[in-house]
Amino acid sequence: MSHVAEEIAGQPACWRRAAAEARPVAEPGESVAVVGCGTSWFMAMAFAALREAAGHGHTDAFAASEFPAGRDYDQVVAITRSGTTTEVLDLLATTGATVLTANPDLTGNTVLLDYADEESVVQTRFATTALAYLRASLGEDLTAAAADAERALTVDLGDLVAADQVTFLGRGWTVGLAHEAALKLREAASAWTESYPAMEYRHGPISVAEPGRVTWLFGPAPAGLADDVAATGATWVDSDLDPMAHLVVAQRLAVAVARRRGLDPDRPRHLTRSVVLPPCR
Ligand SMILES: O=P(O)(O)OC[C@H]1O[C@](O)(CO)[C@@H](O)[C@@H]1O
Repeated sequence: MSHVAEEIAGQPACWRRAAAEARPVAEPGESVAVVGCGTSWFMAMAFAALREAAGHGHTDAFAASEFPAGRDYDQVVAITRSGTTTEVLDLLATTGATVLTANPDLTGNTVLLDYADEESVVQTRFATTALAYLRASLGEDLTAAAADAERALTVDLGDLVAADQVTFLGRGWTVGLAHEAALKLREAASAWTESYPAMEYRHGPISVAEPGRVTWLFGPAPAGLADDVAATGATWVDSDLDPMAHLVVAQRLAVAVARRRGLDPDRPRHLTRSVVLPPCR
């Protein structure tokens, strides 16, 4: 079994532990910026939308490289599995961020999720465990989500493995999950994927829908969208699983597509486990 497949299977246990250990990362009413790169940025997007929807206060997500200089927040929260990504470290040098990381050597205000660390370049378990921690930090009970993740490990992927192309959609916090699912298929399987807020789908992305392609929604469906997709001949995928568990299915699809294409999901093209950049001149 590949490292990434093992890590995918380890998610339910890690989510349960994260939920049991979670503490607030900010007080209700405080303004919060959540930052990360790649996968970690998409988890930041999901948490920002969840925190605002839960009424905990103004919460923005940024790719760490795009944090607006001079913008003041009561709290900055960074997500970084490696704790070595240059853009995140640059930001940590200028903000007193709380950092969710698997790196025990990172100093400062850290939430150490080393039990979710991974051998893989492609992130699965660490990312969702960080999000599980943050969801639980808002007071959410993740018992059902973890049970759904167990179910997600056994869902039959069927013909999805042979799809030509997948477009992932989400609404609110699941937009981040849609971007992450698309990234998994790109990273692990070098596959063409796209991702959008669901209501944007009719504003252009539907143009590529056709038989043999898939439109995959995380969370509740906007009225009529499944019918619009069906009319194109594309396959519609949604689920009653917790959306984070539905992401587990997409992770499994990425591994299965990689294998089908003769690729090793543990050796993604052109990627490194963490991006460490030379200093800017
Ligand atoms: O969470 P970290 O360690 O800062 O790293 C983010 C990196 O992880 C990855 O998932 C590695 O493929 C990329 O999205 C990104 O370069």
